[in-house]
Amino acid sequence: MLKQWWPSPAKLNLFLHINGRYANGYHQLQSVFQLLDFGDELAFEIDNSGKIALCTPIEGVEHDDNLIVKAARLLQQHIKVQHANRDLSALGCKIYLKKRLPMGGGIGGGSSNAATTLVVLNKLWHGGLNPNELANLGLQLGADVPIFVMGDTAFAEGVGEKLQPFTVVPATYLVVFPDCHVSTQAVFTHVDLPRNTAKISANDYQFDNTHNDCQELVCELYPNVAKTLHWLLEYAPSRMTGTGSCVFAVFKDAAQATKVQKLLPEGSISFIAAGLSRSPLHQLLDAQPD
Ligand SMILES: C[C@](O)(CO)[C@H](O)COP(=O)(O)OP(=O)(O)OC[C@H]1O[C@@H](n2ccc(N)nc2=O)[C@H](O)[C@@H]1O
Ligand SMILES: Nc1ncnc2c1ncn2[C@@H]1O[C@H](COP(=O)(O)OP(=O)(O)OP(=O)(O)O)[C@@H](O)[C@H]1O
Repeated sequence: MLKQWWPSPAKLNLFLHINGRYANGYHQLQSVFQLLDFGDELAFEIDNSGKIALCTPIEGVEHDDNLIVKAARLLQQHIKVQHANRDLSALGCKIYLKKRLPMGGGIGGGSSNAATTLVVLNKLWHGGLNPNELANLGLQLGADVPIFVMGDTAFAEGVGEKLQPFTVVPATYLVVFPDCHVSTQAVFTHVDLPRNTAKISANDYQFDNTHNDCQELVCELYPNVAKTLHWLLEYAPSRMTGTGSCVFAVFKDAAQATKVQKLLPEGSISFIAAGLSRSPLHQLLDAQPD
């Protein structure tokens, strides 16, 4: 039988303000998470083995460290506890991944993979968790997981888990990967990271009156990020996403984005994506009710 492939989209942080730091070291931030129509895909074959197996390993990531496997195990455990009266010892699954998103690029690939795993396995295993419960479970895996579980482009606060659906002017993005992997943890623990940007109200958001507090530091640490950003700024409003390394340029339509993509230096890694208000995963789920 043909596999059902489920989308695992990328996100951009259209801006990222750091407003402070919590006692546990995590940062209090404000951001707009823009979901994109480009990403990885995952397929799931449930079985009664009780085992979770990712059949398409990612080079450099141990099987048990993969966020997909971690998400499946976390949900498996949670369902077992919630449904103690059902014999769920045999909940198992084989998982397949088509990886397209560069890792360590600030576009949320790992978090999105974890979220798609939680959402789809909850459906296939008849876990019965509601979106808020799934998002809370996902938060244990990473601050970026809840946005992908909820599935709406959103204005985010807290560590990134307090979300309100947010309307952004439709745009097409040219996203360039400067061929370096930035460690989110290294950026957030850096002594030079600014952490005192004043809070804004969601209603006041505009691309031009916001910024990314990580950008200057990452540009200093990774000259390739700075080079890519300066190149893109010649053509369109551009910014780094998350803690990097990807940089995006904002265009009105795909034709303009394609024109600039063609001018990129040879060997550049890039993709063009439209901003979506609803995740492609959730659009597919909405079209396929139980
Ligand atoms: C910067 C963003 O990419 C914006 O979308 C995210 O907030 C990062 O989300 P993520 O990669 O899912 O983050 P996690 O895996 O939870 O955390 C990675 C590391 O980033 C730091 N971290 C993350 C989120 C946050 N609000 N404050 C932090 O200080 C923590 O030191 C942690 O060790
Ligand atoms: N399924 C997965 N896909 C990608 N990375 C994974 C996965 N599972 C674990 N990882 C680990 O997570 C690290 C960060 O990868 P990811 O692609 O999520 O980065 P990112 O886009 O910078 O994330 P974020 O924007 O959430 O900070 C990788 O370097 C890898 O070691």
